[in-house]
Amino acid sequence: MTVVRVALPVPLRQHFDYLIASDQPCQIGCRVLVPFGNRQLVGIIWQLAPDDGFDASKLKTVLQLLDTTPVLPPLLCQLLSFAAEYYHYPLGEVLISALPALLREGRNLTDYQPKAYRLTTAGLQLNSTALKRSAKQSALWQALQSHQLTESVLLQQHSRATLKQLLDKQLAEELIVPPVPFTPPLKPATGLKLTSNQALAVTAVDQACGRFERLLLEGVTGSGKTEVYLQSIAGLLNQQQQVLVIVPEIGLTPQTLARFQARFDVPVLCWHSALSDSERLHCWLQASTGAAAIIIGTRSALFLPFYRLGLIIIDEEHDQSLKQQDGFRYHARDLAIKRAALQHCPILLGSATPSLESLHNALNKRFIHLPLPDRAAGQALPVFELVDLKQQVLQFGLASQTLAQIKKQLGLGLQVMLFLNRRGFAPALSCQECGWLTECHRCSAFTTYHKQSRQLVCHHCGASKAVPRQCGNCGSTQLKPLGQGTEQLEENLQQLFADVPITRLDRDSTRRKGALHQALDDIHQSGARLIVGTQMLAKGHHFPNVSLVVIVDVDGALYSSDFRAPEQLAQLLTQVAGRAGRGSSGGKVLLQTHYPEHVLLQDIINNGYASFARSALKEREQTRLPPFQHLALFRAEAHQSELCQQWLQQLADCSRQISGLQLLGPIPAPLERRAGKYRWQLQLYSPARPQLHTALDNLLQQLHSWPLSRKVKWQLDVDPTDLT
Ligand SMILES: Nc1ncnc2c1ncn2[C@@H]1O[C@H](COP(=O)(O)OP(=O)(O)OP(=O)(O)O)[C@@H](O)[C@H]1O
Ligand SMILES: [Zn+2]
Repeated sequence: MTVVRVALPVPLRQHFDYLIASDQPCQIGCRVLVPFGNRQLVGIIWQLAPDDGFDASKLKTVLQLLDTTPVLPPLLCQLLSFAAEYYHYPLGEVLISALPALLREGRNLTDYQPKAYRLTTAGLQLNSTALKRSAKQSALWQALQSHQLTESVLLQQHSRATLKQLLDKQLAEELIVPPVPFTPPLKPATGLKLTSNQALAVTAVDQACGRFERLLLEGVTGSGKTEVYLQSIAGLLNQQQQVLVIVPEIGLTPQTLARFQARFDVPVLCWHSALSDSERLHCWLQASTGAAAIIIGTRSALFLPFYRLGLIIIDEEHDQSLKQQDGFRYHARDLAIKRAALQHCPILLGSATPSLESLHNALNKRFIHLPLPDRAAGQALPVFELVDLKQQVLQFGLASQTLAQIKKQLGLGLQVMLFLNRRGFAPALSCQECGWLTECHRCSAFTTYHKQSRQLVCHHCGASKAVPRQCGNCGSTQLKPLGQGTEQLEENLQQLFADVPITRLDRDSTRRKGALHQALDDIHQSGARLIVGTQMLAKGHHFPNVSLVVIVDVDGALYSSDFRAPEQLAQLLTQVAGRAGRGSSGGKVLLQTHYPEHVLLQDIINNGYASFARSALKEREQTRLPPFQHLALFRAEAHQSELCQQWLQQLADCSRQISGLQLLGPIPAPLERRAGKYRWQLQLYSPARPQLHTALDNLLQQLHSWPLSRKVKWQLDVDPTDLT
């Protein structure tokens, strides 16, 4: 017997030792099934024959070694162990979360590997009349005479039942098909003639191939960033190198997939949460064997075990969805940069509205900066126009000049997009007699009225209930929607423009499988003339017939306490606006607001995002906010507010003992109560990363022994992007 040290998916910051027979072919990164308490868990072998700290007589024995080759190859083990340290999250949970569900459950990998079938010696020697009573078996036997058939080819002509009969009679046998990396495209891909800035960018990526380099493509909306991605990839595919493209939304994978598939004659695969478990495992296998040339996926694609990864592209690198917001709270962009470093390959970050972090790195030359200041086909950038809502009579939240402009564009046969970042019918129902508002009883928030489903839904905790008939305070039946969401805007537009087809694009309207695809089709085929939607509309879509974008209401977002709010609003406005005028017809953006003089709005419309971002960086420098200091956030949640405060206060007292830390808090979170629990936070700032990490290690060690730590639910978020 020998000892292996195993990382297990449990919330403990330690590993566990087990015995295993000495002749078992264990390697680091292989899965094992082990007894743990009264359960059985799948874990990852993390160390072979450790020579410290165990008492062999007390150890339990591994129940099963699940792999003979590591499911987590050494490079991924390195990446994940870095991630566990950086985000201060238990290694076992990090390792297991990087695997597809079927592997996490302990399934046998070989069951999912592609199979082929051939005749056994008995099958080859069989007399041709032996199977004459079964025409189907005879046909399959004939088909296997000359050569083996892969499972997929075989099942095109023959049934699984027939195959099983030949296998049962031992006339045929199964073998696992040895993996073959994809073959380089036979015909060269023809791309567009690049603009000079695009050509410079492609050359820079080409030159970076084969070594670690970080490049930021700062290209205005419609500047042809995707064309740069496509042309940067061509050379790598010829060298049989794989490419990973990370996109922020599942919604963007189909269109990106289509563009890549149309360009290259190689296997391009998708990776996202809407795939079934076996589809995900298939993609994982294709990445690991080198059979997939390009994988387009959402953030967790970062953990796929590529066979020969040559380039990572992060599209919309500023997007908030790249950060995981629960459990293991990693940032896919930052970990992808680490992966590229381990992999010795370049990473290309692209955005029209780069994050201040990436822009800072580009301006101080840590990243290669590749600007694309103009739209690719020479179209002008959309022109912003502020619509002052003060002292205006609004019709359904729209000013008369807004309505006139919508009519004009529709008259010209063009499409109009209306952006409102609030789904549902109305943000609340209100009593006309006493002013009572529908509130979530578990959160400090109102409940959104959804008219179609006749429900009041809390968008924070997900709780929903039927719409009440009466006011909860005075009993009046006069309940009216307060404010407007996308569902209502759609209904109102239908009244105003009776014959004009409308498509709504938000999380509610696209929940049904295939609905998003249908909506995008409607827009692209120009079936839909008015498009209503939330921020889903803002991301990466190319709708050439949209000539006018109306931003219905931004006022709620203008005054927020979160220091990232201005950056996020500027990104959102620029991205939404960027959907206008991408075809030949020019574009305009109407921004409705009660605060037309607001500094942020003025800056965005007069100077654009690039200028806004540079001055926002200066402000962050003066106020010593990220990226000029590093931030870690402790959150505490409990049914009693005082427990959170006390626990964070204890943490703050310990933090004060550590030099070089600046504290903000404990303070109640902006959303003070969610799902019945009070929420508090403590922000820790430090000018140097190593110092911050040492401090966090120190604090984590101490807090585990505090009795209060068991009474609150706490989390640590390193480089938080969401302070709500
Ligand atoms: N060199 C070029 N010459 C002509 N047209 C081009 C060129 N490069 C790109 N285009 C076209 O410009 C349009 C916009 O390109 P693309 O969608 O790649 O922009 P983008 O920068 O990714 O935009 P966004 O950030 O807004 O999503 C596309 O129709 C694309 O085919
Ligand atoms: Zn709630």
